[in-house]
Amino acid sequence: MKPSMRTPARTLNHHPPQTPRTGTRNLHRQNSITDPVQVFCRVRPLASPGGDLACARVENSTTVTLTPPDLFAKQTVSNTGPLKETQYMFKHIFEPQASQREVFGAVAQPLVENLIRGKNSLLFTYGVTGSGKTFTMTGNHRDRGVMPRCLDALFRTISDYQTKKFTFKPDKLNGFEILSQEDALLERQQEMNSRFAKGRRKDSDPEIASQASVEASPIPGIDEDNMYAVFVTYVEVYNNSVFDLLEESPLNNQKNLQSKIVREDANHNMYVHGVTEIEIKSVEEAIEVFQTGQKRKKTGHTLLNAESSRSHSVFTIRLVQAPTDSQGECVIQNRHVITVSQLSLVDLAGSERTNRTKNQGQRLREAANINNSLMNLRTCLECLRENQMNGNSKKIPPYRNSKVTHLFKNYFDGEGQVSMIVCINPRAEDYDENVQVMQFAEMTQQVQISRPTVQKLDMGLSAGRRKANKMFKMAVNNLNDLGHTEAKTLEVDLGLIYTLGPNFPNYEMDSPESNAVISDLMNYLQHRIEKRKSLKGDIENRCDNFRMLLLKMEKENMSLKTENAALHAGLKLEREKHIALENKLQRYEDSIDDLNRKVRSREEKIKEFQKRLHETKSMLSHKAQEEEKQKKHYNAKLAVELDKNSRELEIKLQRQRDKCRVKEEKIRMVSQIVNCEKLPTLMRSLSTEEVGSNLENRPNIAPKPLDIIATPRITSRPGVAVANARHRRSRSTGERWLEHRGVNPVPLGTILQPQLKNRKSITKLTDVKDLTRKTTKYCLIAQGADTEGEVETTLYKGNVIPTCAGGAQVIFDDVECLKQKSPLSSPNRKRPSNVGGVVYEHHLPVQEVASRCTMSIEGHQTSKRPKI
Ligand SMILES: Nc1ncnc2c1ncn2[C@@H]1O[C@H](COP(=O)(O)OP(=O)(O)OP(=O)(O)O)[C@@H](O)[C@H]1O
Repeated sequence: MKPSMRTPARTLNHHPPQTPRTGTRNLHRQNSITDPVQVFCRVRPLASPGGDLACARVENSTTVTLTPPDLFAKQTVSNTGPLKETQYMFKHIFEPQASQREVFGAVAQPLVENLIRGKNSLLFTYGVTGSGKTFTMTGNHRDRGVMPRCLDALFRTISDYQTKKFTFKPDKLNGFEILSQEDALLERQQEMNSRFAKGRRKDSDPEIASQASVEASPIPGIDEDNMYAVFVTYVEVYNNSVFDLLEESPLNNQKNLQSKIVREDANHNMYVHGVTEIEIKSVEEAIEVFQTGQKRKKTGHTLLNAESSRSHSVFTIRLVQAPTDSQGECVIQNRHVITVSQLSLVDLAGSERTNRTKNQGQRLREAANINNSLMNLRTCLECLRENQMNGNSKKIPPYRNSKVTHLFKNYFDGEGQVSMIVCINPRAEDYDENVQVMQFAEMTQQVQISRPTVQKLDMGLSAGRRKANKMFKMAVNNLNDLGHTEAKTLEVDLGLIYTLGPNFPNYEMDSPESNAVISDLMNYLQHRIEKRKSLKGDIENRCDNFRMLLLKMEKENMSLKTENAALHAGLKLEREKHIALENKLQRYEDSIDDLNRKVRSREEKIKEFQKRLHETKSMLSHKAQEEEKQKKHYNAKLAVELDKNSRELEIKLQRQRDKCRVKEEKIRMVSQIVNCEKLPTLMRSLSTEEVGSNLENRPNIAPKPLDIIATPRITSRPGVAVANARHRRSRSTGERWLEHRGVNPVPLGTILQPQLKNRKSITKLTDVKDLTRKTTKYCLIAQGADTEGEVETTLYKGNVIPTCAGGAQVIFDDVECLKQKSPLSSPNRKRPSNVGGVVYEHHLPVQEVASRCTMSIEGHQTSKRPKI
């Protein structure tokens, strides 16, 4: 059994039991009775029957054939393949000549019946622009469409059973409440006052009255014990926004209309929140309301339709019904017994291809929105069909993607009857789009919708009470007129009559012989009165028994009340405990929140510190790298400085040693002179100048008279002066250099070349004669790599001084340093070097040599020649 709470039409509309929303929905559908969407097709007449070719042909009441226009041109093949006619079958096909009345009778009348029986229905028109959707739904003055006919049929049916206005009042949540008779009266007066204030015409518009002309006959199946009220709403979906066409805007200007939102009520029915719902009491009133909204509806001129709907319009008729009380006179004042059903009449905007309409700007945007919403309707129905065929709910139809589908979600997902009229314009140009429409329609009629059910509360009231009450009153009046005054005291006790006796006779007074009927009825009533007297005695006995029973129950009730009070006290205690525990829990939760906040802030701080630590670490490592670099740099500098200093010191030491040796020699000579017997002779051979100069700076050697200074040593080279640092040979005599260098020196190749004219090169100083023989200058050439791996050539220059003993000594007085820098060398690149004058290897590619030649000139230009 399908649960009835899914139906929008229901007897209990307040606090209904809720149905689980997901998962079970399709199961319910599987277990309940379903009907396919009823699809009808209406082929409109051609605008110019003589001129246009028709691409649609009605075969019979259920089959229509579409013929490709190329077939008329005797062309059987197109770009997309062979051309052929296609047949489509629907529930009913209306020929171009079909009247509006026919369409209403076949399509809409069953839906009005549903409405009266408390069931929901949805009817929408679908088709290409200009295919006759609005004509079918609304019609014109001469040919009234489905909507006015529905209203006409409805009001004809419920005319005698309508409530007074404002008996039911919308509760703004898609439900209704029942006002008391006094409140309803007050509302009516207020409405009348406001009408007078606005100066509204009370008489109905003759044009409207003509539209509302009577045609339809009453629809059977009405519950005569109920009372009815009709409410209408009229909204449009324009550019996927819902606008209330009946809203009273301050300036009565449609531009001021605010878009509305679609909501779901407690019964899972979709509704437009805050929509204006107007109670109407006649078809004229309904048409007037409809026309008010129609004026605000967005229409526009397009190439394909002079007055094309640019929005989807939804006109909803809601029928509210509630049972009358036991007397059959007033509505029962209980909102839970209200039944609300609705019939939604939807005129969809037409699908249109922009290349045909040549729309631009706003029209183009409208067309895009129209096509999107139609496409979404198609997608939703396809999803539903697929789910139903597979027996699952794998695909969720995207109802919310468009306001139209969202509004009608409860029809497709819940219960109700859904009907569609597919409108076809048979002209050849519409063929392609008609094919699309037909395919959609074919697919739609495979979608199953759960049949609506109505659950009625059994109030224990007699059926037909309203009618009986009416007739009873008539009979009483007649008896009274005939002199039976006691008839006036008779109470209408319809419940008793119906429960204790045969059914009340169904007499209808429809002829002049009705008096006979009345007398029959009077006899029947007198018989009833007699019977009632006997029954009254019986009922008094029963009442006594009932009183006894009541007494007993009262006692039981008292004891139960005491028990109940005790339980209440216990419950109160438990509640207090519960509240205390809840408070405690709240405190704990607060403290947990507090702690969580602290934890979060600490975590943030930790993150911040970690970030800082990381930054500091990277800074330190950067610094360490810098320091390491500096250290290396200074170490290299230090090594160079140390090397330089040690060399300088060595030179100084050498000089000091030489000086010492000279002095020792002199001392030795002086001591020889002192000891020598031939002192005077030797003294003469010594140059006074030389001795004097060497001895005058010696404080511990006392100067002696020339005649006592003698030297035992006789020079092997007579005529050669003894070693003297200040001894210089005349430059005019010419210098002869002794060049002392490594075995394979690196060619200097610099502009600054050492000037060593008249030189002799040696690699090893083996023979002292090399120094003594005419050599006046000595040059020691040392080559090595500096700290940067570049070639450094150092020239230690000195004078060769012959010594007294026949040897020679060199006094260094000049150091030249030549550095060669390669332009290709990088700070990281170390050349292989041989500190002891070893060969440097240059494995350079030919191209690089060429480039280096030009660079090398610059390199040599910047080379320094420090002089020490
Ligand atoms: N069955 C019909 N008989 C006579 N005239 C018709 C019929 N159907 C449509 N028409 C006429 O065709 C014209 C266009 O029809 P209608 O406005 O109803 O089209 P539509 O489908 O609603 O277009 P749109 O989607 O652009 O709003 C109207 O003038 C209408 O009177």
